[in-house]
Amino acid sequence: MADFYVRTARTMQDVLAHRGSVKAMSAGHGERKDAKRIMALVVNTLSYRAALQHILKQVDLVKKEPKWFGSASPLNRTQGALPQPAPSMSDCVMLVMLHDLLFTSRGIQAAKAWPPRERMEKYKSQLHAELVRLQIRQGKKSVEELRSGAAERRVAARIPRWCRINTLQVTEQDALQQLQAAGFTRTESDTLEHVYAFCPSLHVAHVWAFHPRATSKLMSLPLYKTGGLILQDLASCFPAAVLAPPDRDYAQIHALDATSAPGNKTSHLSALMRGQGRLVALERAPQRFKTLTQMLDKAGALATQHGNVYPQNTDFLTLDPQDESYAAIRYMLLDPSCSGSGIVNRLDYLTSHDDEQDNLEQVVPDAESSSVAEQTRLTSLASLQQRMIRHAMTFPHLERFTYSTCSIHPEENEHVVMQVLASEEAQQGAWTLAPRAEVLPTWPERGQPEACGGDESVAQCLVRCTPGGTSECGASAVHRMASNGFFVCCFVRRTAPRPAKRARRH
Ligand SMILES: C[S@@+](CC[C@H](N)C(=O)[O-])C[C@H]1O[C@@H](n2cnc3c(N)ncnc32)[C@H](O)[C@@H]1O
Repeated sequence: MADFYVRTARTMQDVLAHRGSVKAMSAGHGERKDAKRIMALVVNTLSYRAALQHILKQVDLVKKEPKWFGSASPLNRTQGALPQPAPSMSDCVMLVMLHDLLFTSRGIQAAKAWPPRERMEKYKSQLHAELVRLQIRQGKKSVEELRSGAAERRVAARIPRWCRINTLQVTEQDALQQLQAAGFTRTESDTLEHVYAFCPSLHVAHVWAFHPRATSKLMSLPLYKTGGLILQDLASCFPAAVLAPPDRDYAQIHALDATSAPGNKTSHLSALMRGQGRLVALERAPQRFKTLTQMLDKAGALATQHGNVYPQNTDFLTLDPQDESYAAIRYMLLDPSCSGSGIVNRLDYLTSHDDEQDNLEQVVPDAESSSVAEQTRLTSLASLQQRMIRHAMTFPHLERFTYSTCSIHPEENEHVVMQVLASEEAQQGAWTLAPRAEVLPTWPERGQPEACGGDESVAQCLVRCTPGGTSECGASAVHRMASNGFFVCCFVRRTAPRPAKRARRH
């Protein structure tokens, strides 16, 4: 059992060092049967992290027990070089043990003689006293209220369980019949009165809002298991819907998803292209590429199935836009890595088995990150995001591309757009923003004018989603419009593009 705490601590350390999601890191450090337990303890520890760290600081175990909890602890011997400010192994072991000591009835589940357990339990009453002191000071009715994210959970409760009918696999009519046969009822009313009620989105075709508590019921349906129903947040359906209007002939269109895994936007775009033309889906991370191909396979989106998708484990920034394999690309989805700050109730997402959980690459609660570290991270993400957009702008036959993030920060959204519009690539390629009329015109929430240098006309071209919806959504229809936080815009050329040369198939 001591080994369990060490593996859990290592998983948490990897997550805090942004090496991967909780799910992926738990699988990496535990046997299949253990991975779930590791994941649960990491998630719970992270959600109490601010309180646990405060308590450890007050009792100062590092100073009192330097042999096991100080920097020279044997627990730290096996750790490799970690990007700062990742905590040490001994810090992580303390956190996961303290979680079990203070927040579970069973306490620490390791052999009594294991020195770290013995050393920590020696201070049990002091640690408890600090917990109670913190609870009183923060005016909480119970220690459980020290869990971070209570406000987030309230916002999450407003967001429906959005699903997209995957028209590569099933018609909307068939999906409707299967859902009705399973007891679901379609409503046009403004509220989802019961757990089996659902209604269509007001803004994107084939996307339906289900009751937030319907997820497990939906996931037990053959319609879901065979890829006919995809769990996908409403806002995440915006980019493909904006990029590929349904009235086009896609047979001759070459498209690229530059940053694809886990692939929901890719399969959505493939469906909107009716499986015609050619859609190359890039993903640079090998593990995520594996997930991408599995998801595309389940959705029937691969070119070898009903779709048109050719996945490639390639870094978008290494593509040569002049290479004739890519020169014919006319449409592009660009949904690069971002802070994920718009994703609501992230810890709940981590423990659920949901199609979207892999959407999150960096899923560390921000309880302890200093504003300086956060700002540094945003600056570096924004610089990468700009680089990706400027690279996209150099593809010679590209006509339009969407840029999207699941971030609420202007640094990754409006600011990035303003910077790239002023870039050399934008000038040379005559890139501008598609007008509101082409970018979900009826969606009420637009870009923030103050983040666009006060330019209201630019802000109108941009779409934003506030996590859980805003009052602009209309109080009565909030359940039909609320989503995670999101940002999307579409770049188009000011002048007509040159006709595409015939490209070699690859
Ligand atoms: C936000 S996620 C994309 C989510 C995806 N569009 C979806 O809806 O399912 C960003 C993905 O882009 C990948 N990525 C980041 N930079 C990349 C690059 N230069 N080339 C290819 N993939 C990249 C990341 O590994 C990650 O899987």
